[in-house]
Amino acid sequence: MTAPHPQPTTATAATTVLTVQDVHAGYPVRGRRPGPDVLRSIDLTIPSGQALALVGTNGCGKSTLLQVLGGGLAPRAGRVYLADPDRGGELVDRTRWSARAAARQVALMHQTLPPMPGVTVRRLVEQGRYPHRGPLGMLAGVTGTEVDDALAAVDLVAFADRPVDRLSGGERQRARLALALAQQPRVLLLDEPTAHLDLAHQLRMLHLIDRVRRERGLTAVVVLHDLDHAARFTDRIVAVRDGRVVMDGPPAEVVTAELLADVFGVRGRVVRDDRGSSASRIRCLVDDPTD
Ligand SMILES: Nc1ncnc2c1ncn2[C@@H]1O[C@H](COP(=O)(O)OP(=O)(O)OP(=O)(O)O)[C@@H](O)[C@H]1O
Repeated sequence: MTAPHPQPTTATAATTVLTVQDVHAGYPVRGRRPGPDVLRSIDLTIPSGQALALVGTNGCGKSTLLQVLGGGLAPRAGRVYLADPDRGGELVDRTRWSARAAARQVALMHQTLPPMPGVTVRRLVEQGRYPHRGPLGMLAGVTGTEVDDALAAVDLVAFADRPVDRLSGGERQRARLALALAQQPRVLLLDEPTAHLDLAHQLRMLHLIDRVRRERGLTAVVVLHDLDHAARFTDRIVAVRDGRVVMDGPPAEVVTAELLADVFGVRGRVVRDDRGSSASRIRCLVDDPTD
């Protein structure tokens, strides 16, 4: 973080928290050989405080884009810049960030947790504190109130001593969110936070994310499959098809019959209630593709 760094040519440092420019990314096949590009020439600039939904069909590259935004996958080409609050919000090339410094800015809530027999909710959430602990701090216990605050934010205080593998699916999602919150990031990356939840729990989870995001002044990028939810809970929808951004804008402009046809390959109608363009009232009525 002390080395000189180039300034990006397009992003505005004052408001942008994260930006990717002409990013190509993919995975190796059989160990070493690079496989095909999964992301192809992605440009995305994310302003501070925005709630952004990534939508698209299975396998189009949404999780891969989250990995790139979170620094878990380095792009093959293009640049990722992250705003540094210690430099007045200056955009600093992601390659110049240490893993711990970047983790104080960006937290990724993965789709699933690896099996962790016997690990309690509190121990799990304490792992979120690692970017804030010095090398010696790794040997010491976790201090401060951030773990308790994160548990309280997701209403899991009463479950703190329960093993994670004895939680319900909804409680486990909240534990994963608490883990990300304990990191005290400025940007939350959420990969399908409503996966495996019933309808009521999906809505509870999205309201919870919305509340903590607003209370903590966070920016959020969230992968969602439900377009009604994306329209209701986010400010901006970015649609990805075959590794490219094909639509990007406010929900009322993006969630259209064209989105259903061009991105999801289904016919359908988008209904808005009589409150006009209110994004919270968008509903997609999709025809059964097998009819
Ligand atoms: N670790 C990996 N190694 C190799 N290929 C991968 C890896 N992860 C994902 N892929 C491939 O990259 C492509 C995009 O996957 P990705 O998980 O980003 O899609 P997605 O849009 O998040 O899909 P879904 O909605 O099903 O979660 C897919 O073809 C997938 O098989």
